[in-house]
Amino acid sequence: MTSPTANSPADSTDAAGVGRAQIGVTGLAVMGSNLARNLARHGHTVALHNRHADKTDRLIAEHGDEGDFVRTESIEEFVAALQKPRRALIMVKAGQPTDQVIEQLAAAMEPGDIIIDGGNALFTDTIRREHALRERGLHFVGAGVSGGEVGALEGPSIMPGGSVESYKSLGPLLESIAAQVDGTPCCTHIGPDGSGHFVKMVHNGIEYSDMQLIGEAYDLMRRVLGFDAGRIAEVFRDWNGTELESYLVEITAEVLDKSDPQTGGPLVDVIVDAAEQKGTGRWTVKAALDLGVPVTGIAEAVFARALSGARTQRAATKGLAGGTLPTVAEALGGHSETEFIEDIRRALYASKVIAYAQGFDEIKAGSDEHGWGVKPVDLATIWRGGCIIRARFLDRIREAYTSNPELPSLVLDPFFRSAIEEGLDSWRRVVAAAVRLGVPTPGFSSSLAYYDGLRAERLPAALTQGQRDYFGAHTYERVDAPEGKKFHILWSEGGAEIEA
Ligand SMILES: NC(=O)C1=CN([C@@H]2O[C@H](COP(=O)(O)OP(=O)(O)OC[C@H]3O[C@@H](n4cnc5c(N)ncnc54)[C@H](OP(=O)(O)O)[C@@H]3O)[C@@H](O)[C@H]2O)C=CC1
Ligand SMILES: O=C(CO)[C@H](O)[C@H](O)COP(=O)(O)O
Repeated sequence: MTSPTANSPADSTDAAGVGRAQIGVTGLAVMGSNLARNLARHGHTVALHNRHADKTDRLIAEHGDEGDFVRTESIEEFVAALQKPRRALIMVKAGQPTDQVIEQLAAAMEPGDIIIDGGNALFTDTIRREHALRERGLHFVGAGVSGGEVGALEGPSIMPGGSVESYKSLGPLLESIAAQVDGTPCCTHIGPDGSGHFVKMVHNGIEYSDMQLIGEAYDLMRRVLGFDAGRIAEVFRDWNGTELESYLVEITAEVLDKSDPQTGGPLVDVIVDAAEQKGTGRWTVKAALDLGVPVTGIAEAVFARALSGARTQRAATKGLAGGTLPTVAEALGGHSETEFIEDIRRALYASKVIAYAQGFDEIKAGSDEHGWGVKPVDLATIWRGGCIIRARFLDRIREAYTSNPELPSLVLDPFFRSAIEEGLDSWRRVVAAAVRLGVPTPGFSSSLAYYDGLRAERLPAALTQGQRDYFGAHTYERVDAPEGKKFHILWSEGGAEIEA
């Protein structure tokens, strides 16, 4: 079963009994095995461990010749195989399995050693784990890893949190295997404790939003223009040559072009339309609610997946009335098919800017709340390659935060401001046509409403405040009084205003 290059447990230490692996990976499913191979391909000696040794043996049998691997079976053997300070990367299922593995490693490790969790952990779990392990003299690094199976092997984007000291030891290793853009690694120290996983969580929230928007663009071409999957693939391929150039747009064309091996028709037409989710998008929205940050596009994307997955309810409600719908020609208001496609492209771009703007807002709020000091420009830099949301316009986001690290919103940067202004009429036409034709576009619509909310001179929140004061004496501020000064109307006692 093992290849000639496979190492036996006896090879795990040198003649003096000291571990010889620079890093170890435990959890050798798709992500862990590919990260281990990536590390080995970059000249690092990698100790391998998996709860069930079959995955370890398979990796060594199939890829043992790619570098220097040290095969281990027990956690103790795995830890003993590592050079000091020991660096052990956990790539197992998030949640309880991660806690179990951390505990096993910590019990076998010594002060100064480093445990890295590269899974999609909830950032509050990472904060808890970091604190607990610090008390035991160990470093704990929650590192977001993005890029999926291929990225893990060929160069992911890596978002490590944890102490500065741990990054000094770990950074060069991680930077060596990360994607590189213009000679810059897509990996940098994000900040203390849970910051790396927080940032990865929001990355996934943006990913959800972007995927939802792309889905809406596809649906409009399918339902309004009657295009088949192959023709829509062509449109996405064209768009990938514009400012929309991105990994997700690129793979969309490939998915739409794929034929079903069973029927020969488009694969997308035989996939059940119920999107699943593992939790990072939901966490992004929950955290945003706690922080009071309106990530409306991300929230709509999470809820759109939930609606699609409500299969029993959808089966019962399918076919409900849609009202009196106009013809497509009427809904497009005299615009041609080509013009409508360009409108969708512009609406997609503008909505995508909003998705990133909301994500960066949440990261700023999380960083401020926890005192992490996360720099937006760092994220724009390391998300340019390797990760799922990599996109050409991240260079522009990088420039925006380089010129103004305190930018109140991405939409205020001159480049993005004019990009949105140029697309506004198209954006409104697309949302209006979708509403009139009964095609749901929660991503496009909510992003536009968010933008209109941001730019509004005055919002109906004034009325909300009046209502709150009426029923609950919750007070309000006046436009003509200093900020923070509160007032209340004696609603049931004559209606006079008092200072609260
Ligand atoms: N798949 C992806 O595209 C991405 C995944 N991630 C994250 O990376 C991590 C790994 O993902 P992936 O490679 O997909 O693998 P999975 O999330 O499917 O996890 C499988 C691995 O976890 C191990 N495991 C499960 N339970 C335990 C336990 N109680 N004790 C020890 N080991 C356990 C399994 O061991 P065994 O073989 O013995 O069952 C196996 O090695 C996850 O946290 C995931 O969220 C991050 C980015 C992208
Ligand atoms: O982290 C990832 C990519 O960045 C994973 O692929 C993640 O599982 C995607 O999320 P979901 O399964 O909820 O769609």
